Amino acid sequence: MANGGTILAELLLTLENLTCERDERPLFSGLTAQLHAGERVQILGPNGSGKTTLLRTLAGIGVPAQGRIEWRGTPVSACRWAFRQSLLYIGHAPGIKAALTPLENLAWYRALSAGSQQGDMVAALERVGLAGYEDIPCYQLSAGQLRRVALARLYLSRAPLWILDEPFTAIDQKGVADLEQQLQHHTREGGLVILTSHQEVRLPELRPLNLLDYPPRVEEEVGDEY
Ligand SMILES: Nc1ncnc2c1ncn2[C@@H]1O[C@H](COP(=O)(O)OP(=O)(O)OP(=O)(O)O)[C@@H](O)[C@H]1O
Repeated sequence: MANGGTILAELLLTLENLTCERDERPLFSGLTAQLHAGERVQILGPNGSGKTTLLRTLAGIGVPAQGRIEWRGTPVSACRWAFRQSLLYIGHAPGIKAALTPLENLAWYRALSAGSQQGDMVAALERVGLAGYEDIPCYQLSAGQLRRVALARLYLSRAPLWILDEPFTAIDQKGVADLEQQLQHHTREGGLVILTSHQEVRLPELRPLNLLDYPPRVEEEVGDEY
């Protein structure tokens, strides 16, 4: 494990001098980090500091204004397919189709990530406490249950890299404990978890990555002369 210090874990994700911006306004600059198999990483920073923007960028939904992202030593731009197959991204919104049932939503996920996992969808729904809700349209579920449908992917996925934006939102205490256990299991098996959470995360050896340590570089402006 990288955190243990003795055994060198495989380097999975390299962030090299990243700058991310929204509407041409830099949020953070010069973010450099090496993330290894077995690590649990929490992105920290106040509201609006760019945590979601960073996760979306890492997931390939956005592009950095500057810098480089490498997957297993290769720029992601040069191994996009392999990278996509290695990634499970669960964003802020649960990404669930309301008209479909939980089982149908999971079937979509399985079809879209062909080859990246096999497993029992019914069992996955049971693991997230949705036994008996498999065939009910998702528009009839509560916010926490909807979130659980999204999280059921964690029990199907074989992707090593999990990027999770606020996975604990709307989840009750038992659900949070189950989720923490699943994240630990994944990293013990050599996975890498990168997450954000405004709630306390009770995971051992959780590595903080604070965006406040990478303040945006402000370009010097040339003032108008009068
Ligand atoms: N769709 C958007 N269009 C333009 N700017 C946006 C958009 N979404 C977010 N921003 C801006 O980008 C900045 C970073 O937003 P982001 O969601 O990445 O922050 P965050 O650290 O995840 O915040 P929070 O803790 O509130 O979830 C914010 O200041 C916000 O104003």
